[in-house]
Amino acid sequence: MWLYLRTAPALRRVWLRPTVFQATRGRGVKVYFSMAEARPSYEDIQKISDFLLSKTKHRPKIAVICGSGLGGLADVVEDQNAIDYTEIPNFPRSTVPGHKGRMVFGLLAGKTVVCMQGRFHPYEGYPLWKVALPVRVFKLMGIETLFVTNAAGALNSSFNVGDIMLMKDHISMPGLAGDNPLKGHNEDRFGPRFPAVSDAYNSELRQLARDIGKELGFESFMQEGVYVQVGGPSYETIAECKLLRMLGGDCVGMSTVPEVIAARHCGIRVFGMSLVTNMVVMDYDAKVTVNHEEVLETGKRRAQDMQKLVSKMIGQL
Ligand SMILES: O=P(O)(O)O[C@@H]1C[C@H](O)[C@@H](CO)O1
Ligand SMILES: Nc1nc2[nH]cnc2c(=O)[nH]1
Repeated sequence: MWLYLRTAPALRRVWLRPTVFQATRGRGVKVYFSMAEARPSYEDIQKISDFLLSKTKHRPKIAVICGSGLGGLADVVEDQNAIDYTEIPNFPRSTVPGHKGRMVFGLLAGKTVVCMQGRFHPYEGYPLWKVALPVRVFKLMGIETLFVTNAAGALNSSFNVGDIMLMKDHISMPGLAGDNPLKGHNEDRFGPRFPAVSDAYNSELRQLARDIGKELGFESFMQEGVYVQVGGPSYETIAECKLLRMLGGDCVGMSTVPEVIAARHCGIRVFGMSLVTNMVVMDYDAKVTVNHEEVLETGKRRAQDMQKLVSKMIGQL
């Protein structure tokens, strides 16, 4: 059921969800409603895109979303215009250490790009559609190719800390449990109700990454595999890690997939890459546990190599 609320300055459409049906003796049925946050319309997203373009002369066709500790790439963008997320109307805020919370426009390897120095995660309390909102903003800004990076734990025991995994596929645990950034009303101007994601990670871009990785001498630490998205913010139990490995996951993290699904829905091609910041704990006798400081530290150590790989790829697009 839709409820229309007059709020300054606009008429807001709020989706009311019937949550509890309770039969009351002799007096019919009582229905209770809870309110879900209104999603921005196509026009609202257009306004965010117009706002951003009004702040820069750059007109990028390539966007990069930087993962935890991997935002250094945005710092090397030349002739840059940086816009803090707090300045962007109706845009979420970054709350995680290692995510600066800026949209950086400029030149990387001679190509015009926009970099998100900081992304949004479901565990920050954002619904998946909001986590993926920047991708729709990108679409309306004219973005055709999206690079996504993340920090992840290795489930595959043949991987090492510091390895770079090219994403060839994903398993979305929230998706399998019924949550998806495309859940709810479908906006046909972005894409179809039932988009395919079996080809989510562009094979030509992956080949380009392999070729450039070889040129740069990165072969010994470049892997290819399947990223599993979990909800977080707690890291996995040992039993969960064993399960995710059995399901076919090579790395596990708490992000990226919502952005990828939204990008594929609206026809943006995607290249994804995970930096292995830690091995997950699979052994009950292990004395180590995963922590975010270790994640950021590994990010720092391998950041330069990831930056080189992404810049060279962008230079060749
Ligand atoms: O934004 P990403 O996926 O790179 O961040 C990872 C997942 C969690 O946000 C955090 C855990 O350490 O790092
Ligand atoms: N879920 C999850 N996210 C991570 N991000 C970096 N390392 C990890 C990890 O081990 N598990």
